[in-house]
Amino acid sequence: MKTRIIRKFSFDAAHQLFTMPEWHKCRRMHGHTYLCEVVCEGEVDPEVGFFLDYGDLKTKIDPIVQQLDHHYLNDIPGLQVPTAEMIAKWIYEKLKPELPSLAILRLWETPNNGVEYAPSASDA
Ligand SMILES: Nc1nc2c(c(=O)[nH]1)N=C([C@H](O)[C@H](O)COP(=O)(O)OP(=O)(O)OP(=O)(O)O)CN2
Ligand SMILES: [Zn+2]
Repeated sequence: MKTRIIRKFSFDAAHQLFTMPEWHKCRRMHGHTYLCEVVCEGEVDPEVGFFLDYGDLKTKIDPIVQQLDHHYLNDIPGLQVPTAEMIAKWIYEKLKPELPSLAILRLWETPNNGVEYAPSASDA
C-alpha cells in the first residue's frame, strides 16, 4: 500500500523583494510566519504499519528550521530572491538528499497565498 505522510512546520522570517517595482510594498523590509508542509510518499511496511516514522521526518526538518527561523532571507545563500516559489525550491533541495521519499513541498506565505513545488523525476 502506497501512502503519503505530511509534516507541517512554521518559521518566522523577514525579506525584501527587490525584483518588484520601486513603488511595490514588498520591496520594503517585512516579515511572514511561513507554514511549510513536507509530503513524503512511500510503500507501507505491513509489519511496521508505516514507511517512515514522523519522528525521523522531524529530525531531518529541524536543521532547516534553524537556518530560516528569525533570519533575513535575502542574506541566505541561494535565497537572494526570496519569493515563496524560490524558498519552496530551496527547502526541497535541502531536504531531498536526506529524505529521498520527499514528493511535495508546500509553502504558505500568508494564510491565503502559497506555492507547491513537486518536481517530477524528468525535471531533475
Ligand atoms: N507569486 C508570488 N507573488 C508574491 C510573492 C511571492 O512570493 N510569490 N510575495 C509577495 C510578498 O512577499 C508579499 O509580502 C505577500 O504578502 P501580502 O502582500 O501580505 O499578501 P496579501 O496582501 O495578498 O495577503 P493576504 O493573505 O491576502 O492578506 C507578493 N507577491
Ligand atoms: Zn513578503
